[in-house]
Amino acid sequence: MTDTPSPLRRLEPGRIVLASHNPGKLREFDDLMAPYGYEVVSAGSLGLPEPEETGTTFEANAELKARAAAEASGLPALADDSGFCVFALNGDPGVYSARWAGPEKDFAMAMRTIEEKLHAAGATDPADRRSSFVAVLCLAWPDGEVALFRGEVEGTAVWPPRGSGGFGYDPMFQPDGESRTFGEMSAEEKHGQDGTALSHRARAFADFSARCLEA
Ligand SMILES: O=c1nc[nH]c2c1ncn2[C@H]1C[C@H](O)[C@@H](COP(=O)(O)OP(=O)(O)OP(=O)(O)O)O1
Ligand SMILES: [Mg+2]
Repeated sequence: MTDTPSPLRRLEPGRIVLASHNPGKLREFDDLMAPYGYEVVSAGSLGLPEPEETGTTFEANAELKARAAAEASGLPALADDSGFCVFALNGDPGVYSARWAGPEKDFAMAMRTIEEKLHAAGATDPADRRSSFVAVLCLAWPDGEVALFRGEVEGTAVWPPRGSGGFGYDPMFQPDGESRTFGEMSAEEKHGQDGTALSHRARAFADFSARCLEA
């Protein structure tokens, strides 16, 4: 066994679509892609619609978003399906993380909903508040080939939320080994530093970039 990931079909330098309509994710992918020589365009800037996420897994939803963008654009497309999983809530909100925030994308409300459910379950001790962020990336080629990459980071669901950085559930998540939430960290710290990948998205991206991108 070796730790070297097997290479996959490589992306030639050129245009790649980021198949996301979430501005927080797009900012993070711009940072993550910056060291590589690709021209990154968002699905929104190409006028691509936001597909309905009918899957019940991160993998299924990442794949359907990436395939839709690759088919519509004729370009390779990278999608991210991600979510916040609270173990005491059987992994909720999980794949429904965006939906728990409602049409207004009210994550203060979504975090309150989680806290109410944890409170009802008597989960006051940090040990009862274990949680993770999960990200699954899918690279889809216009010819229909796809590849999937998964990243996770474990930590604690804290209350009250702390910090105003990042997006979504970041203020409620304190990764293991850190005293601050993702909401209290800079983008660079959330991605990880000096070759480390801290966030779920940065971890999935590290696998993707090592196997598919030209340095
Ligand atoms: O790093 C993160 N920090 C905080 N919250 C996060 C993160 N990563 C995912 N999340 C939460 C919020 C997001 O809304 C949902 C993903 O839902 P998900 O369907 O994958 O994304 P989305 O609907 O926001 O954008 P899109 O589908 O166009 O990529 O999970
Ligand atoms: Mg979505």
